Amino acid sequence: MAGTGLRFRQGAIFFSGAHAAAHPRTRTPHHHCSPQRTHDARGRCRLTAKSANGRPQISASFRDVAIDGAQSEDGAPEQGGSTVSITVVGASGDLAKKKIFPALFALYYEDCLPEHFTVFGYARSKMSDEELRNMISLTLTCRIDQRENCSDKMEQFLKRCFYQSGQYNSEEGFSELDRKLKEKEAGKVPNRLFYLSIPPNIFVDVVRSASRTASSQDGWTRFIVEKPFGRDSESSGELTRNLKKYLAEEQIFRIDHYLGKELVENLSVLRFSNLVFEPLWSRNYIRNVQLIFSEDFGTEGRGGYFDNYGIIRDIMQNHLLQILALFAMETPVSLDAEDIRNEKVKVLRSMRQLRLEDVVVGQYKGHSKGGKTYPAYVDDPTVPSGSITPTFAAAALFIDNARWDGVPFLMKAGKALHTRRAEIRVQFRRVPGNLYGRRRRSVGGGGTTATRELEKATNELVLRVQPDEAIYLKINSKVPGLGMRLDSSDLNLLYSERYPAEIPDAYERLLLDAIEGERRLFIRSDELDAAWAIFTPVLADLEANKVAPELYPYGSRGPVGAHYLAANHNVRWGDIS
Ligand SMILES: NC(=O)C1=CN([C@@H]2O[C@H](COP(=O)(O)OP(=O)(O)OC[C@H]3O[C@@H](n4cnc5c(N)ncnc54)[C@H](OP(=O)(O)O)[C@@H]3O)[C@@H](O)[C@H]2O)C=CC1
Ligand SMILES: O=C1O[C@H](COP(=O)(O)O)[C@@H](O)[C@H](O)[C@H]1O
Repeated sequence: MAGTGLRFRQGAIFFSGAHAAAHPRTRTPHHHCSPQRTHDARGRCRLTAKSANGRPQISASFRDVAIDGAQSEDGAPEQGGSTVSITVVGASGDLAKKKIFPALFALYYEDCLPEHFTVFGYARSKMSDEELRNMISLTLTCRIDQRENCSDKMEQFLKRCFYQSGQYNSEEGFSELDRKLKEKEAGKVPNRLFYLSIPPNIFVDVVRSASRTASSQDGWTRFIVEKPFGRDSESSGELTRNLKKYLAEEQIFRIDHYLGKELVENLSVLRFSNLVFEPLWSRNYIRNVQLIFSEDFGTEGRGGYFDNYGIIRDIMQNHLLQILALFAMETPVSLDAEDIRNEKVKVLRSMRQLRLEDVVVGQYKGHSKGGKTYPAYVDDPTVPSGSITPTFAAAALFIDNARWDGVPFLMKAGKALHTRRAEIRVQFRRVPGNLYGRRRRSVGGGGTTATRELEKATNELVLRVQPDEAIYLKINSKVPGLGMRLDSSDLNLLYSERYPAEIPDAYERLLLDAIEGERRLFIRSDELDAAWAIFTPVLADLEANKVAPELYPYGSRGPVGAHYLAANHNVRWGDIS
């Protein structure tokens, strides 16, 4: 679309919140327009402005946005219009290399980034722009499809990437970054996004220095903050208070990358746009809900971080709880971020604090199989010897509200298990007065045939978040033939068959949302407080009582304790059968 002469006049769509972000202590007024992205028939990114009630108002493609100025190949913009600079703080690190730069390139490749943008890396390591580009280029891929112009696109993208070395608590370092950013932004309204891809103990240092010396004066300034957001209610509250010394809540984008996953996005669509599901979505029809996360590798390389947190903080308190909140919330007033987040907070605040007796913890131990040896968690040189940090946990949670009273929400998360998987399983109640659960005369009149299997006349809905995204519903049907045998079969929506296009990585969606100012998939501070309130007491009890984790072999299905926990609540894990 570049060069068509189309002009984008509706700055409020692309830059919603712009005016507030320049002044940390001022609050953004309520926006009646918030952006919503769609793709047009040619697959280009499009923004659709929503009214407060969520109805689409205006739409414009990203390439239509801000084509009121040109940018030279090396990213130096000509006068007029606006520009976005994305600074990846901690650019030399694992997440930046593995996820953030590749996601930015994928967005560029798909024409989803604004016409005028610049990417900066910031870290302590000494690197030239060229060295940063070389480092990034190793992890860029033409993920979507192998178009002929992929290497050209990579080259063009890399020309827009620059590097500034500096300390994280150094105002000089960020002033120097500010100077370089201004060079690239010259004459345009500057909008700045900082991605804090650094260990949490330096979040506040960076926010203090960067907000003081490298905030945009006329456009917006936003900070994406990576997890962990504290270790418990107290430390999380302290982090929030410290961040808010320098930033308004509207500038803080707390990322939980599970919210950017396709299937998690689809959860609300499934519920709220299909008449067949929402009426069943309550204690009246649902027996239990299971949220399952497993990885078939250990903490390799991240043991130092992990040991201080453990699996409950690493996966349950954030990723699985966020999914639970989306699953269980009431219908929001609209699709606006605040309406959705209000409903999530309500359901989180209705949850019971988790109790020690409703938790099982485990830790993987070394294991040899097929001539291969797998290490124990404590074999990781960055893990203190004798550590009792859980690498596995199962928990039973409850929502004390009218919709979910008495329904167990079971969570299970573990590293070094037999498979990599994330899924939501919804087990429905048994069919009342089930005709097929009775003993019947067999065909031919030769006495009765046990048809106890038919007692299983129950349904299960599975949303497989990864791998092989799918939504399937287990239903009972008759095995064809003269007899009467039931079979449990799947009505299966397998994404790879139905939607051949590759699914974008979660970080792509979330980065684009942050650029657009769309907060729906980011975590608000009151949500965070409510999430920590559920887990903090049990985490304190586990630590105070030095609860020893049940050991399970690397590559196994985890500790048997998880089955006893489920059985205590009359549940069988759906991923086992
Ligand atoms: N890696 C992952 O898969 C995931 C990471 N996260 C979160 O993202 C953030 C970044 O993670 P990741 O990239 O793995 O982190 P890294 O440990 O790779 O750290 C990122 C960069 O920060 C600097 N750094 C590291 N340790 C310190 C320190 N003690 N003091 C000051 N600077 C330091 C280093 O840059 P330099 O020395 O050049 O300054 C390093 O390259 C973390 O908050 C993490 O919890 C979240 C989900 C997944
Ligand atoms: O946040 C985290 O997530 C990853 C798993 O993410 P996925 O998208 O690959 O499923 C996990 O490995 C890591 O421990 C945790 O910090």
